[in-house]
Amino acid sequence: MRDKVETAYLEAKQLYERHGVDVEAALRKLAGIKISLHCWQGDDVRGFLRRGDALGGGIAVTGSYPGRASTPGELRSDLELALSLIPGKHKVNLHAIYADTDEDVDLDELQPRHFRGWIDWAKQNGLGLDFNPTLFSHPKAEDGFTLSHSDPAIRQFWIDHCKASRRIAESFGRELGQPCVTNHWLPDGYKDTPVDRWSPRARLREALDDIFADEIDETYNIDAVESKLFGIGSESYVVGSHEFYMGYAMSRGKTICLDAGHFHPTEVISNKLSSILMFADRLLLHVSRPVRWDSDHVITMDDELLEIARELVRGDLLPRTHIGLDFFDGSINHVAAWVIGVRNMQKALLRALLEPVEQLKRIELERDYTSRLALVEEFKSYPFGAIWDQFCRQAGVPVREKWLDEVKRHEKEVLQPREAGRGTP
Ligand SMILES: C[C@H](O)[C@H](O)[C@@H](O)C(=O)CO
Ligand SMILES: [Mn+2]
Repeated sequence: MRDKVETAYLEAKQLYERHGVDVEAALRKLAGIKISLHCWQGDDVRGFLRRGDALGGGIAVTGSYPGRASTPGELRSDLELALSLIPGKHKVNLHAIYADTDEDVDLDELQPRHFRGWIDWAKQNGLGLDFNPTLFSHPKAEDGFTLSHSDPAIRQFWIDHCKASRRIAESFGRELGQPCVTNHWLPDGYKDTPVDRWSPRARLREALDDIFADEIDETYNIDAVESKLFGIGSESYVVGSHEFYMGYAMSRGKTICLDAGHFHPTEVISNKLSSILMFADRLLLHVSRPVRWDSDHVITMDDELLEIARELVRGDLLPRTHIGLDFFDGSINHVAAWVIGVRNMQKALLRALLEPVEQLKRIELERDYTSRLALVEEFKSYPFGAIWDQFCRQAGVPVREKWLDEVKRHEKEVLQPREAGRGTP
């Protein structure tokens, strides 16, 4: 007996097939796309090392929703719940401050053994790991500069931290049998207009060259660099701007990371993907949602998310793009934030995979712009939801908003007692 999910799926499938869309192939493709879940959504970017240090680097988390994780075990069990509500096999993206160790170790001394707990857990759960050196929330980053600092000793500390991070990432890649993407983001910049824009950039270029001088096989570790237009306290000048890293990555064979929240308010990254991948081998995305500023809101299925997904599909760019999420909303349930974000990313990709791309491209070449607009608009209301439901069903995860029941149960049984156990701060 067919149930409602399957009946709706078969009806929807027929509609897509009339336009030559291979729905089963689309689902197979979607099942193979890994999304990197950023661990820092789980605890408001606090981490486990040097817990006394406030969040720095010109980024901010607002909200104090109860139950954020405060130990590696809590964070992993929250991630396990999120992953059980999301179809497919994915990756988890760690920052260096999430080391799982009782040792009092500073960032420049970190070693793979400090992440043993994460590696074992990833193996047990069939997950990949990505990594980030943490160049913020530390006394040596307090004046807003790290790798471009004018003091050679401070610069060296951060160079050593990034080198240590790449060795940790390499061990992830070796142990887990899939490459770890290590993203380098640093907050360096000035609040007000600088006199000398050149020297910090020259120092950053030199520091990065030093960090990347140690050859690491890309089978295990892929280095990425992430630009930013401005941060809180670096409104006038950021050393690692988009142009800086475009030049750096292209000239050094490194991967560019585009964060959707790191550009001018009306500037979108979707329009950059085909240009960058025309010349670069691969790309890393930090899919985020800036609201008025780089506010890192949970991604919704808005026009830009759909356009990013369409670009990746229409240009056949998925095999060369690593998709990571980057938002941190402390005002809602931390597990729900992951689930909403990843499921939205996947739904946007599914919608793109269900478009009659070849037909649309042909129409465009024929300059039939009327049909192009008509079909693209009509396809927006095609029943992709029925295909998505079947995808969730096949993957053994809750269909539609049923996942919220699990999150609410967990909140009651785990998060509320966890928060109560912490007592009054
Ligand atoms: C915590 C992350 O490294 C951070 O969000 C970075 O990727 C960024 O986007 C900073 O604005
Ligand atoms: Mn980012």
